[in-house]
Amino acid sequence: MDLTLDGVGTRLGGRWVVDGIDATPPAGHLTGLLGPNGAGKTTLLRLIAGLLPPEKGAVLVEDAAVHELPRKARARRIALLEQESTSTVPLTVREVVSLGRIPYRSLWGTDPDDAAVDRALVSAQADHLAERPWSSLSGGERQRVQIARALAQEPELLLLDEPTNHLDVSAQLSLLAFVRDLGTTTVAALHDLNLAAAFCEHVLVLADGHLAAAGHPRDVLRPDLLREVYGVEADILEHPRTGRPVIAFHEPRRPQ
Ligand SMILES: Nc1ncnc2c1ncn2[C@@H]1O[C@H](COP(=O)(O)OP(=O)(O)OP(=O)(O)O)[C@@H](O)[C@H]1O
Repeated sequence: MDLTLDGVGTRLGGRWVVDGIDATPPAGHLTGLLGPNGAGKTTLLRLIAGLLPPEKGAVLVEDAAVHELPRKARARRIALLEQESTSTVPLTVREVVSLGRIPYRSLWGTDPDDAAVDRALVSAQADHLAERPWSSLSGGERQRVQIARALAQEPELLLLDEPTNHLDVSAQLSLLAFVRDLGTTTVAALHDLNLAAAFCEHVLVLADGHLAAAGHPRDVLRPDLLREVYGVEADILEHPRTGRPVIAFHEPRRPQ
């Protein structure tokens, strides 16, 4: 799905926390949304999902403004996996994943594709958890189930807010490889710059609500950008197998 951010911005608490972002994440690929804490990543994902109306500019999907799409149409096309999930809902994992099918249900509550939930559970490697109570899962297991719920929605645009949170290293690598290979336009907020460098086709770097840089990780994740945006020193190496950038951070200098 073609996605265009056209000067999009909004204020929260009277301050422009996303301020005039122009960007075109490549269709069918994984784009990393990077930037320090508070840079505006979650707010931008909510704007892209149509959950927050922009105060200026627009988010366009296939040339239609997202916040003007009818709710059901938006829910079929766009899935957002948010950062926090409540732990107390009295549902099984299968029931949580079935929530992703709500936009497809008929008036009588029947799903035209009753295998979609099972497919999503298998894709997210969560099928072994299907009958467990949601409230009994670990943080990493919950993250997989949330991914399954988003996949069950069969979105054309997948938005993930720190999807590797709580996941062990093997699960982080397999999740990002899986998402990269889906062929779905995906924007994922990521804190781990080495994961972004390894898996993303494109990165957007936010700083204080503005777009500081955009492009292929090789062109964007440079020492001067990391210094300017994150205030860190680093050398950029080349991955011996993939040729992708590997960021070797320096220890921070101690205050004198
Ligand atoms: N409801 C709100 N009211 C006022 N300010 C808000 C609100 N929500 C977020 N903010 C502020 O907006 C800015 C951007 O927040 P946002 O959560 O989008 O950043 P982020 O890049 O996702 O941060 P993190 O990496 O810490 O998750 C922050 O300064 C935050 O304090």
